[in-house]
Amino acid sequence: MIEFVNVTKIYQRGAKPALDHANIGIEKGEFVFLVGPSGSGKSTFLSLVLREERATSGKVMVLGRDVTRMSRWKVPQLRRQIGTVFQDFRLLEGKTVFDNVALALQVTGHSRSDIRSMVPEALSMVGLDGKEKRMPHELSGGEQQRVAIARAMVNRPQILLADEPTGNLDPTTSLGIMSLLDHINRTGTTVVMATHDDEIVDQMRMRVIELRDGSVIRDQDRGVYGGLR
Ligand SMILES: Nc1ncnc2c1ncn2[C@@H]1O[C@H](COP(=O)(O)OP(=O)(O)OP(=O)(O)O)[C@@H](O)[C@H]1O
Repeated sequence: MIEFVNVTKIYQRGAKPALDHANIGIEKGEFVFLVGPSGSGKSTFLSLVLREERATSGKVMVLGRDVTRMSRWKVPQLRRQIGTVFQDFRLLEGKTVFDNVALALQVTGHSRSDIRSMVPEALSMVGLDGKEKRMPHELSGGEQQRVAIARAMVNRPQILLADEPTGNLDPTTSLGIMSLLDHINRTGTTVVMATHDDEIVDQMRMRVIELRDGSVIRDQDRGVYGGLR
């Protein structure tokens, strides 16, 4: 599903690599935590999967294609198959919950009748039935993140990338978001989540890939945040 073969990313000539000959393979249906100190390369990994950045060397395979060689016009097609969720939710403040989710379907060319049925389905999946007409500022942080997850999932992507999705949430709310991501994973979506949230990682016991200075220093099944204990 995602395979990094000897991937190096150097942003500026002379700078030390953000990823340094990284080899990482993620199979369909896996749930993976990416951990490591600030600056270790987690966001860079996610940017390379999305082809927001291009690898300096090595091969980045996503859904069977080498995205380092992909022509620019094919990139939107790639991104349609990948949902993304961020720490800061990134909702459109002037639009209702319904419209925030609907927008993701409009850009992929869905009909109005599809949108009328698919948006409530996605909102129901994240536990937000009946909140269609709310504005983002009328929702709690946890609810806003649920809207962002509904938006990411409404096109039924094969991969969900989450960059610190619980970073702005309290521990209880974070757990709710995690059980939602776990549910999404169990229904077949491959989930990759970059996080600093040690409690969550320790609780979930999923695969943990640890980066340091752009290198993979640990890859552990049913792992914990801080390495072997
Ligand atoms: N757009 C960019 N231009 C130049 N350097 C960058 C850019 N993005 C990241 N870097 C550098 O690449 C390295 C890895 O950064 P990256 O954001 O991938 O780390 P991270 O593990 O996601 O950190 P954090 O946990 O703080 O989000 C850092 O040294 C960072 O300064």
